[in-house]
Amino acid sequence: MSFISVNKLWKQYGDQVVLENLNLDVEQGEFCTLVGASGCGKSTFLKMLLGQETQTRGDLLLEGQTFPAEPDRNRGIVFQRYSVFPHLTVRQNVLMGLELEQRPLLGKLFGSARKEALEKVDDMLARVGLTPSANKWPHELSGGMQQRLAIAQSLIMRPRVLLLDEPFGALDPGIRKDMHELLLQLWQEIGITIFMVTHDLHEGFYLGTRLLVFDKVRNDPHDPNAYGATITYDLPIGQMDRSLLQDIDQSVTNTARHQAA
Ligand SMILES: Nc1ncnc2c1ncn2[C@@H]1O[C@H](COP(=O)(O)OP(=O)(O)OP(=O)(O)O)[C@@H](O)[C@H]1O
Repeated sequence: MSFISVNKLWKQYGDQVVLENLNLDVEQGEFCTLVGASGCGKSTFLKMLLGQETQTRGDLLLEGQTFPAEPDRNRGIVFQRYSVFPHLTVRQNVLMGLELEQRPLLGKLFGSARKEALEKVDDMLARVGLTPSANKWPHELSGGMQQRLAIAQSLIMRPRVLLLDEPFGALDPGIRKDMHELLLQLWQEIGITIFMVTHDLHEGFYLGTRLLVFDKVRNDPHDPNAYGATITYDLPIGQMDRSLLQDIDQSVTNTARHQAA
C-alpha cells in the first residue's frame, strides 16, 4: 500500500473541469515537484491534499484511508505570500501552533509544558536560521526570512506531508538559492513527504525526486472548460535528459498560450 494514492481523481467547479483522471502513488519521503501552465489546477490539487477542497470523483487516500476532509496536523502548507501572524513575534508565531494544539480553548501554555514547547520552538528557529530574530516582529523581517518563518511554523507541528505552493516565487534569485539549500537540508533531516508547486521547471527539476507535469491533453477551442488537466509526465528526477526537459517546457508553454487565447 502506498503512503498516498490518487485514483481516477476529478475536480470540477460548476461546468469547468479543472482536473481529470489523476492517478498517482507516492511513497513516504518523496519530494514531488508540480509544474504546469497557469490555471492547470496545481493549487487545486494541493488544496485537495490539504483537505480544503474535496474531489468531484475518485479517491484520495492516505495510507489506504480517505484523506481527512479538514486540514489537520498531518499536513502543513506554505504559500507564496507570507502567511505568518503580523501581531506575533517570530518565536510566538512558531509557538502558537503548539499552544493551540495542546490548549485549544486557552491558546496558552504554562510552566513546564511551555518550557518544553519553547525548547522545540528555539530548536526549529535554529534550524531555519532565525535564532537572532526570535524576538522580532514579522514586518522587521526580509521576504526570505518571512518564508523561513512560515516553513518553521509548518514544520513545528511535525506534519507528515508538507505542501508548498510556489513558496519562493516572490523571492530574489540569490535568496531563492539559499532557500533551496535550506529546504533540501530540512527534507533530508526530517524525511517528510513534500509536494511543491513551482512555475520554474528548473527549480522543480533541481529540488524534487519526482517531477509531475500537469497539462491538458484534450482541448476544445469552442468550450475551453470542457476538459481538465491531468498528469502528463511523472518522472523520477535524475533519469531525465535535457531534450525531455525542453519538450515539457514547450508543451507547458503551448497550453499556456491556448489558455490565454
Ligand atoms: N474555488 C474556486 N471556485 C471556482 N473556480 C476555481 C476555484 N479555485 C480555482 N478555480 C479555477 O480552477 C482553475 C485552476 O486553478 P488553480 O489555482 O488550481 O490553477 P494553478 O495551476 O494553480 O494556477 P497558477 O499556476 O496560476 O497558480 C482556474 O481556472 C481557477 O479559476
